[in-house]
Amino acid sequence: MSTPTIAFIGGGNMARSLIAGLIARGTDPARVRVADPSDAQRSGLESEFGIATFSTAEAATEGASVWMFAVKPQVMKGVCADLAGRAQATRPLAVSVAAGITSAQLDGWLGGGLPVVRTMPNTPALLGAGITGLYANARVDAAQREIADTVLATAGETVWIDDEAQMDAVTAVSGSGPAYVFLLAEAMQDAGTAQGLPPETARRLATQTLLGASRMLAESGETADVLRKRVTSPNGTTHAAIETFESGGLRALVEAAVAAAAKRGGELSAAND
Ligand SMILES: NC(=O)C1=CN([C@@H]2O[C@H](COP(=O)(O)OP(=O)(O)OC[C@H]3O[C@@H](n4cnc5c(N)ncnc54)[C@H](O)[C@@H]3O)[C@@H](O)[C@H]2O)C=CC1
Ligand SMILES: O=C(O)[C@@H]1CCC=N1
Repeated sequence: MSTPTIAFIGGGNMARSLIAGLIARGTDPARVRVADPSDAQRSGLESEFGIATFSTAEAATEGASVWMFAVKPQVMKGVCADLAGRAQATRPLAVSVAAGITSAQLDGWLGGGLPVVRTMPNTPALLGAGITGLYANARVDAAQREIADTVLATAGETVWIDDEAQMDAVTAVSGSGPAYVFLLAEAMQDAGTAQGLPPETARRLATQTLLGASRMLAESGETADVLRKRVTSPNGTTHAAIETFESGGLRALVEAAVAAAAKRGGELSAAND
């Protein structure tokens, strides 16, 4: 792909992850521009990546054919209002990472008729180990789809979704998902400490166990239930723990948590319209 100039609107955590991936994979820093009102964010990005930063989205988007919206859902509408004139004049590819903001909302706020890719990355993007769900509206052509895929692929894997209604489910599983794993890590550490382990030992045991188990999930070619059953000796220790999880309703609790996250995605869309 010949690199287009990409303007990030918002230079926070998610933008930083994507910019780090782009620069690490050889994107010319001169092709990346960032808008952020925060002096601290701008100077950090400039010194870390050698990219140009601006205090306004109008300045950052000048000459950019790809606009990456990486601000909070609550500020998307206001940011777009400032950019609608240029959007209509220059017809950029608009890409958003904002949870709950639909492609039709973003397109409408920018004046309409634009190619829009709505995406949902996750924070392992910082390590290039993320996964991003992407949805393209009907105006996105094959070359633009490839551009969006290439940008998000710097953060890890990509998966395209045909039905935009499923983006809230993507958000609920993988966008928010790292937090569920971190919660499990906290609970395992605390439980190990409660069993008498020194806290640092409990932390190391839980962390490496999650890492090793995740690698087995990704690399063994086996399903999660097969791997789980291999650990579970008849009437052994794992059996005792799994029985406790199952009878305590873990599966129903995870289903309810994911449903709550997906519902919140829909609410963000309505609340910020
Ligand atoms: N943190 C996460 O795990 C994920 C976040 N997202 C989405 O990414 C988006 C950004 O989230 P984070 O990076 O976590 O937030 P953040 O708070 O770290 O970054 C947002 C940045 O936007 C800047 N900003 C505020 N108003 C602005 C304006 N008018 N113009 C330009 N920049 C402005 C802020 O100064 C801040 O640096 C959100 O929409 C969120 O839904 C998506 C996937 C995962
Ligand atoms: O919690 C949130 O709303 C954002 C979207 C997915 C992860 N963080």
